[in-house]
Amino acid sequence: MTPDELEAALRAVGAERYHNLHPFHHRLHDGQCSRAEVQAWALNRYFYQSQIPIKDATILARMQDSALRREWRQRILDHDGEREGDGGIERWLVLTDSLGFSRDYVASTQGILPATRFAVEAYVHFCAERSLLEAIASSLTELFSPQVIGERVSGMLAHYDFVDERTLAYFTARPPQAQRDSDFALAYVREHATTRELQQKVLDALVFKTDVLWAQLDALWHAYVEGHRPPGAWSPEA
Ligand SMILES: O=C(O)c1cc(C(=O)O)c2c(n1)C(=O)C(=O)c1cc(C(=O)O)[nH]c1-2
Repeated sequence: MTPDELEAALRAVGAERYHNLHPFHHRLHDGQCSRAEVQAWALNRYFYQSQIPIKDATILARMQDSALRREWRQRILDHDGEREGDGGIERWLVLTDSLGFSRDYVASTQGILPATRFAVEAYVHFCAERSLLEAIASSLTELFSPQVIGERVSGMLAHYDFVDERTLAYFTARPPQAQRDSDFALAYVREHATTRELQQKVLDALVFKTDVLWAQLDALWHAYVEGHRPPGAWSPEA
């Protein structure tokens, strides 16, 4: 494949498998979620947010080139901020605060679903164990996130009176960061996936990552829409 053909194949993976296609996302954006379902989504997704800088630090530690590290370290700063009270994780906690969770409870991750934990940990392990090229390729779901974030924010603001622009500020900050990160990762992959075998690994890494995202929404649906809540998971009645 030429780099353009590889990029088209990667975009086709997104068009077929990205989590904007999941029924939970439609339900969230269309205003059909109960407050408890939105609470469960925010609580579980905190774990994803919290592990992103850890997986990025793992990737950073494997980069031999300082120019690459300079580029990648920005991702960690985006999530952790430069100081207390700053950064994406803090902005996510503003959302969970507004939904009535204590920060200690959220940070303890005690109430998250087992499948959330397993999916997110699988992502961190993948980035630690596979080649640098595969680890970078697995972040390419971000090619598709600005659009889903736009739909999500406008849908949630229109339908739920328990969120507002302040509590959804995480998503205002995110699309330009995702654009910058995915531009870089895409250019890297286009340049370094030089054989059919490497190109297949890159495509498989993106498929894996779409599964990580999809599995988290499946778990939310099963537990909170269908009501098959696993033992120990957060309960709206508690
Ligand atoms: O809201 C979303 O739908 C969404 C999706 C993704 C993604 O596609 O992985 C990320 C994010 N948000 C996000 O906020 C984020 O920080 C992020 C980091 C990464 C990554 O793989 O490094 N993906 C995503």
